[in-house]
Amino acid sequence: MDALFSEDAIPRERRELAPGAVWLPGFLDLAQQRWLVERFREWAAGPVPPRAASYGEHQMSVKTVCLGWHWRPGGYSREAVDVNGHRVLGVPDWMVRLGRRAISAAYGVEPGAAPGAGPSPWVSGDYTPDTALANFYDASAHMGMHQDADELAPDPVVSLSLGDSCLFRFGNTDTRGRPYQDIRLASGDLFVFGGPARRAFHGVQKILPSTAPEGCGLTSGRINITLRNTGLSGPGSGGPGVSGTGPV
Ligand SMILES: O=C(O)CCC(=O)C(=O)O
Ligand SMILES: [Fe+2]
Repeated sequence: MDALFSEDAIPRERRELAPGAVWLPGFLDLAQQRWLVERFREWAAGPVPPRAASYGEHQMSVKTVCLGWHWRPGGYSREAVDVNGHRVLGVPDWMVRLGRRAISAAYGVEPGAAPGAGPSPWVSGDYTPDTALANFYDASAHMGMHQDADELAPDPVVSLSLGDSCLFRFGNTDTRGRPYQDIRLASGDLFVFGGPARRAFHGVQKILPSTAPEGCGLTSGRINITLRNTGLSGPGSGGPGVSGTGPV
């Protein structure tokens, strides 16, 4: 009886939390989740190891590995200047395709839709993320309320979750406080925020240990991959105009 009414028994359907912010539970099947976890392990063994970024004295509890552009508090650069100075791996083509499929699924526009069907709302042209940030959360990690504001392009952020579930807080564009909504992002879930929701504050309140589904490739901890378009070109930038409120 308990199980009947547990959170897992509640149908997990597509939900629009705000215009432009869409949660699509179960977007990735177990095989896809496992495959992405394997890719994360390869990236982690790559030229730049995952690192917990620091804001002055404060060190984040998540460890991040970047593709395309390296993110550090306040900006992006091609080289991981706050880690080991190496250039980060590129964004693979499959990831751009996955991002496009995610946008279509979230916003309800079929890939290859007939001309005239119109582009996905909140995306100008084809979605082409040039960056992926992959975060690893252990059981005690979290991410404070923040805006993803270091990107110059207005394109949506595509977020994929793997492993343990988390309590994710999605707020408003004005303040870190209320109104906000708390949802449980599980392994395989997609969350997209673009358009009027692109600069909404959001954060990870806590990880829910021992909730990773068997076969997802991760027995404990959580991986979150966000795809973004920085809107940057050239060798990289981190100066004025590329700063923003980063995840504390
Ligand atoms: O882990 C998540 O679900 C969100 C991650 C996030 O907000 C970020 O990387 O900026
Ligand atoms: Fe974020």
